[in-house]
Amino acid sequence: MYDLCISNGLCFINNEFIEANIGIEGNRIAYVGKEDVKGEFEIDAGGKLVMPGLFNAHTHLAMTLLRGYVEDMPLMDWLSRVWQVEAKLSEEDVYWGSMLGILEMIKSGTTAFADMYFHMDEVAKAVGETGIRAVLSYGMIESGDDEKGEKELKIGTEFVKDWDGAFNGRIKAIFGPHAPYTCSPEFLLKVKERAEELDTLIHIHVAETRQEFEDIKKRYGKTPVRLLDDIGFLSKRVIVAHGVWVEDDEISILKERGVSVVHNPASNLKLAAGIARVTDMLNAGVNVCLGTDGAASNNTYNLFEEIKLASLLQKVATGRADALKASDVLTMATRNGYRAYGLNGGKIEEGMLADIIMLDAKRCNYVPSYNPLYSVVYASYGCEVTHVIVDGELILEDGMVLTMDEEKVIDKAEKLKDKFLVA
Ligand SMILES: CSC[C@H]1O[C@@H](n2cnc3c(O)ncnc32)[C@H](O)[C@@H]1O
Ligand SMILES: [Zn+2]
Repeated sequence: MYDLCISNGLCFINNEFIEANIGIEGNRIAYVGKEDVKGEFEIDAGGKLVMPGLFNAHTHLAMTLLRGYVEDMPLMDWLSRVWQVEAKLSEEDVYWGSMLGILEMIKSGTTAFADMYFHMDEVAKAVGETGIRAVLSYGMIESGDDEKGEKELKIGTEFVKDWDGAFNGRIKAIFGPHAPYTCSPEFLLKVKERAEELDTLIHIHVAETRQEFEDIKKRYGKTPVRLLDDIGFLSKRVIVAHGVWVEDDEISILKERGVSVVHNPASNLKLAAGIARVTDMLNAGVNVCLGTDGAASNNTYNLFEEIKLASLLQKVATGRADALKASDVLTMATRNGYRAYGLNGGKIEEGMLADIIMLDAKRCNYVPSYNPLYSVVYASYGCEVTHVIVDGELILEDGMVLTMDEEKVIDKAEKLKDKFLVA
């Protein structure tokens, strides 16, 4: 008798959807196979697709409140406007903005996300209440100012100490220095040292735009990835968001050092940052995962949109229709995200974390289905998701979030907008 079982579904196992039953014990998958399973709680997945939950590997969750606030600008102009308004965000704003982001993610099949922001205690609180899994970091900006750097590192360190492992391990707390253009090499080395002491990871924006690539070259005489490698910053502890502007030998460096890269296709297109060399990085053996970036540059947290975009972009960038195939992009959105952040999940397999989603196979946009894999990758809106299980707990049932008051969250977030409207 399992704690929870899922029967009669078409399960995504070894890159195909096949009939199988799943037994869950505690927060782990305990059985996958053809035998009948019995559970304290049973879900009949007849007519449903069952797959690992999606991992959104780069977010700034509370930026839901700034969705649509600054539009149609390149990164640096966009950031300077965003930073003005972020200075007004209170702890309460970040809490409700995060709740809204989590609501959107759960409903569109995301079981885990990696966030970098501020007022992170509020994000952690929201994660605890809603049942989702998260890798959280306080976003540190030091700007070459030693005193500021000390303060930022203290906040970042306290955050890691306070929250790492919280809620049965659903929260992993790591470091989040913002970028090589907002943090000096000296500061980044202090962060690296601290991450080693606490045996944790580092999430950082790198090589997002051509302007960053050129500016760093001008400032340090080398490109962003080379700079970080030359100072000894890169290792398997590092997760790079974007990595759009990387040269051939830099891809080899990322592979050799064991760095993971988060591809954020919609944000990169919207801010006109460019198209990341995903095919080249995957071919070189780099662990590439998928993210949305913040809701102010995307403008949603629907990872299914990124899945399709990522695949289509590689086809056009390489001129090959077989580039970034359906099964490969789905692995990026699931297993690779969990792997990047050192979590044993993202696969329907015994021993893996029980982070599982179910989709309605009978939605009009999935019919007819010659192979559900192609429906999921190329025909999803995100609203096909009916059930979400995180850490062995059901948090979305028949499209209803069980852990949140949906109406209240939407109402609160809509009201908070007034604060940011300029008179
Ligand atoms: C210091 S907390 C994180 C910080 O990052 C900002 N941000 C959001 N999107 C991007 C992006 O695409 N590149 C760089 N920085 C970004 C966010 O507004 C926060 O200030
Ligand atoms: Zn970002």
